[in-house]
Amino acid sequence: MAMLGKKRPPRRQSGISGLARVPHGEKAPPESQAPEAQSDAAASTVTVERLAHDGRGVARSAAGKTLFVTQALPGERVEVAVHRTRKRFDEAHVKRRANDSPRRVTPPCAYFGRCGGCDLQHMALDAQREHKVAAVRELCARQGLELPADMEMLATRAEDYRRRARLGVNVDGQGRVLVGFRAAGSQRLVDIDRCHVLVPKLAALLAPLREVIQALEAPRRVGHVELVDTAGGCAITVRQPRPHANDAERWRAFADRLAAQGVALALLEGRDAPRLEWLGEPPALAETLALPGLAPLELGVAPGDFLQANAAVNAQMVARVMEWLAPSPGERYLDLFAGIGNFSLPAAAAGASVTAVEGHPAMVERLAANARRNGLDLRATRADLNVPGTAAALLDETAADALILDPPRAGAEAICRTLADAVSRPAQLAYVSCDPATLARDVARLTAGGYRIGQVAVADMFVHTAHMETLMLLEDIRQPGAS
Ligand SMILES: C[S@@+](CC[C@H](N)C(=O)[O-])C[C@H]1O[C@@H](n2cnc3c(N)ncnc32)[C@H](O)[C@@H]1O
Repeated sequence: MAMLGKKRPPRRQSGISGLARVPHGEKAPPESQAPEAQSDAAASTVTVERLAHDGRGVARSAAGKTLFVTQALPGERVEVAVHRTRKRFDEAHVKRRANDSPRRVTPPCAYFGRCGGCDLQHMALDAQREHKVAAVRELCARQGLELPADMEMLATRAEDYRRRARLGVNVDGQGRVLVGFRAAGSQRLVDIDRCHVLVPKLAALLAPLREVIQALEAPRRVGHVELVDTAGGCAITVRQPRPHANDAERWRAFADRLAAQGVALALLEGRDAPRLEWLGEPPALAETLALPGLAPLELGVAPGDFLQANAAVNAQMVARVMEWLAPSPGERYLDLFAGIGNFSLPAAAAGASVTAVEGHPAMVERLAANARRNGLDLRATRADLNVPGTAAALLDETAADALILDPPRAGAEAICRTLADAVSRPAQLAYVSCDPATLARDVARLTAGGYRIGQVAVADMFVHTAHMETLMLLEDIRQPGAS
């Protein structure tokens, strides 16, 4: 019998939305009191039946209540302790495991189980990927959507892939500085000096960062730290709402040390309108996007800009969207939630006439600069796409033949409602989503409004976590020429 750690794991929230039996968007009922005093399942033995969308095992207590069990796999018989009770389900962790699933592996990272950065490292890689495809399929099925039997998985390496990260910084009761990610579902910071998924250049910065913050006169003034590594350069941004004058020299000395390793350092200071100051030469942060049939594109990026976390999987994802849509000269494209031009630039490079819409003013400027940098002519415009009527006006104004939609986790419900009801609308739509539950909701609306699902792929952008990207091609069956 495998004995596991006695410590109760931190409480977790559903990372990926859509717990097995909680409809997406519904708030779970409030937690009851002390874990020890709760539930029939406070210490019981159960068999894990399946995985929830967030990767936790799902079992049933003796009284028939659903249990979500952290780090438990289907087929495993586990003694569990409940650490959170809800009205319709309990959340539990494993005290003892009677047997191991054949899909269980030794987690590659020593911090697994404590650090909230990764939650699937106990699953074999193929099992993680099968689970992601199954989660997309199941969430779509709940909305009445049937997906193709074979769904492509876009994936590359399983380690050293993450090129950006936001690290928390904390000082504990003994004055020790902690630098790392939050524990799952908790504000507690887990101090790390290695990371299995960060690109090596960023992982190597963890220990020196902690050292320099530990040496500050006012380490508590450091809010968080952002790391980004691109083909053009690597940078650390330190958020300090209220900097301490006596620490300025220490940061400068650290910036000099980093410069020798090709890493730039910036301080982001001030409360309401934070000011970014590079301590030394500003880096030439830029990613290169190499896609089949196109000359490599260079996209400048700045700290704080949205940048897809995994460069290799992003290239596959953009390539697949371009292959599906096949932009060509004379076609009009609308790219909504365009960021710094990840999809707009390739579509423009293929000859399409592109209108790119993004809400963040600095990113709109960067997108326009990126178009100029690559000798491309496109229209970059700022709009808040959550404002009712905005999408309808853009659709009218551009008369787009194709639409690219890549919203944040909340999805694009209002935009899809507009598309479903529109008389004149794009014949093709590529929806790229980081939340399969909101994707399923939105696509159900589109299919009810006369679009059909043409292609689906899942991208393992965040290996070892329950997160994923899903790509769908939708085609308007009302348009002439649609079969
Ligand atoms: C998932 S990112 C995708 C960015 C880009 N398509 C890419 O692949 O890099 C979503 C983008 O939507 C932007 N965004 C979020 N909410 C928005 C809103 N209400 N209106 C317009 N843009 C918004 C964010 O700034 C971000 O750049």
